Amino acid sequence: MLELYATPVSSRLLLGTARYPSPAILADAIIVSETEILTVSLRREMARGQQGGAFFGMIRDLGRRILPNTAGCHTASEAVLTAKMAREVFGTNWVKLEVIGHQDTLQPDVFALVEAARILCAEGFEVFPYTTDDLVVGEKLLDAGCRVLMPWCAPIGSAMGPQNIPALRSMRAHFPDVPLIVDAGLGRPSHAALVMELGFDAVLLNTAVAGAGDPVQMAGAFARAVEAGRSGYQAGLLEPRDMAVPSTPVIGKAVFS
Ligand SMILES: CC(=O)[C@@H](O)[C@H](O)COP(=O)(O)O
Repeated sequence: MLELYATPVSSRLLLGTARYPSPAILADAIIVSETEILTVSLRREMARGQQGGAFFGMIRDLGRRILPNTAGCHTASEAVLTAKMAREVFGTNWVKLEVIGHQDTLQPDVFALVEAARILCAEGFEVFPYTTDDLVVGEKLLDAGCRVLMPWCAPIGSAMGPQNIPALRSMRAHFPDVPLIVDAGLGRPSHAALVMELGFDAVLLNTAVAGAGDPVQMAGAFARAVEAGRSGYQAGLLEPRDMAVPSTPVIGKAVFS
């Protein structure tokens, strides 16, 4: 079973909670997805005043584990402060650390990310860093004390799906024992199945479900795709070949003349 900071997790689908058409649809999508972990943006919800409080209450009532995130932070110090506030509000040491470095691509600022991760790990946080698919940055995050990595596969909200499969393969090969969760940019259930087939441990997504025509149905579709991809990976996938291999053996076949 997957363990994230010593917490056993059955569902390998983590869901974001933003941009759903309504709280009721979000709740139904969460139930159908069978996700056990929800990420919540402290900054976004706090900015909504009383409505934000009601939202946190609803999320709590669903009985899932909360992974607060630092969405909207652009510096290490903002992210550290937001993580500390989230720890107070949600009573958890878990934090999905996002430090955005580029306004158009929402690409992480990996320098500030490592800096913030170092500070938060030293203060007892269990950090889930949203990072690029860069091996060196991954190493630095592990050195900082992270025990999980969350590489992107495409920019947040883009729905483009995996843009650099060789880089994702390298990450999996280079960090065989580190839980790796693909976070951001997944647009379709088939994208989720693909990264799970590469051996990733889980996926985190938001936009593809929240923005779907029917978010509840899409949540179920992603749940099944994640399971199918994982199961395929475990079953041992064939490597593609250049040449044909007859699927019907010739030797020993009955001869009709
Ligand atoms: C909700 C959240 O944490 C997002 O920032 C996350 O990275 C998911 O990205 P998508 O919306 O592209 O699935």
